[in-house]
Amino acid sequence: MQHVTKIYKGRGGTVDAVKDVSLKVEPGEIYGIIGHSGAGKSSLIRCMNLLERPSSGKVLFGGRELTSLKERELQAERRRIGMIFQHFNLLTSATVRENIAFPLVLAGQSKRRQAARVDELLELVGLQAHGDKYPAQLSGGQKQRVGIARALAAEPAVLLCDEATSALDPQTTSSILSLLLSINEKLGLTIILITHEMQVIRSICDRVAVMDAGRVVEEGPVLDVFLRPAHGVTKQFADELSELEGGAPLPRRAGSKLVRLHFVGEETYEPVLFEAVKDSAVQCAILQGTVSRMKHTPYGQLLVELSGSPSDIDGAIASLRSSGIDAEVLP
Ligand SMILES: Nc1ncnc2c1ncn2[C@@H]1O[C@H](COP(=O)(O)OP(=O)(O)OP(=O)(O)O)[C@@H](O)[C@H]1O
Repeated sequence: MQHVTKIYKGRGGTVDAVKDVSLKVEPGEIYGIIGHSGAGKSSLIRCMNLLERPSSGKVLFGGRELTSLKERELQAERRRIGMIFQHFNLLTSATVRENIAFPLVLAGQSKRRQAARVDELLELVGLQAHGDKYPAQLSGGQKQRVGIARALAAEPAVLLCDEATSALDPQTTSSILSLLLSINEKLGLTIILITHEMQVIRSICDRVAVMDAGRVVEEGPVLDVFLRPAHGVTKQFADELSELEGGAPLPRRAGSKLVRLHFVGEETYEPVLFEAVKDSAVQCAILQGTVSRMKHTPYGQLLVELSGSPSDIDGAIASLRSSGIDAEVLP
């Protein structure tokens, strides 16, 4: 996307939903866009396949400028961009098989090829036993699996996910995210998703854009963006991960320093804290801590209180930093 804006004009005035957004998604990656309600995420993702026409700016897909194509050419390109939705958008009077076959019917495929492709897709999303059911007979997670199978029927290069797990409970969300990740890894499918949930970004995304009031305020690899957030909104989302903020004030000893440590990758499991203080007179109290994963990378955060002489404390912090640990002294 290059300098995309989306302005809605209505009787009540105009709304600048997307403001000058430029971003590039690489083939094969899972790219997340996170923001609070009203940030402009839906408008942005709908501009990607021109479900909404940008008011200005360009959308390019595999080198072709979608925004300059005629309707017929655009429709052909759109077949290479699948989409799934928060409320699934299934045909309620059609069976699971018929829902999945719908794009193949539109593409004029023979009944035999349709049936073979639907069988493959049912297996891919784990719904072999449910092909003849109607959407009303399925759980939310199963409905989204049908949505995914339908979106993949025409073998798109990109899958757009519009809050695909927001209507699901946490356990079902995890199973749908695992399915998206395995499809990405198995088929090399590029996935672009919008969400307001950090769990979605943390568990499957490679890169992330943070949106606020129509703008992308921060962008980059997920670990970089959330371990060193620069913008206020990014910090709010990062705090959801760390759980180190808020609550009662922490106890402080006179002359001590509060230090927040970030561990990333294999160092998460190394005894670096022990190494940093073992030969000094510094005492170390662990006040809070978490160890988790961002996609496949382990990371940890610890809030520690270091007590001792100022020079010993500084020595311990320098030792931590020389081991590659990100040590942030808190005010
Ligand atoms: N069709 C429309 N007509 C007029 N205004 C709209 C339209 N669609 C969205 N908006 C407005 O554009 C702004 C961005 O909305 P959008 O739905 O893109 O945000 P969002 O981040 O996806 O929020 P949510 O998660 O609540 O859907 C909001 O102020 C919204 O009211």
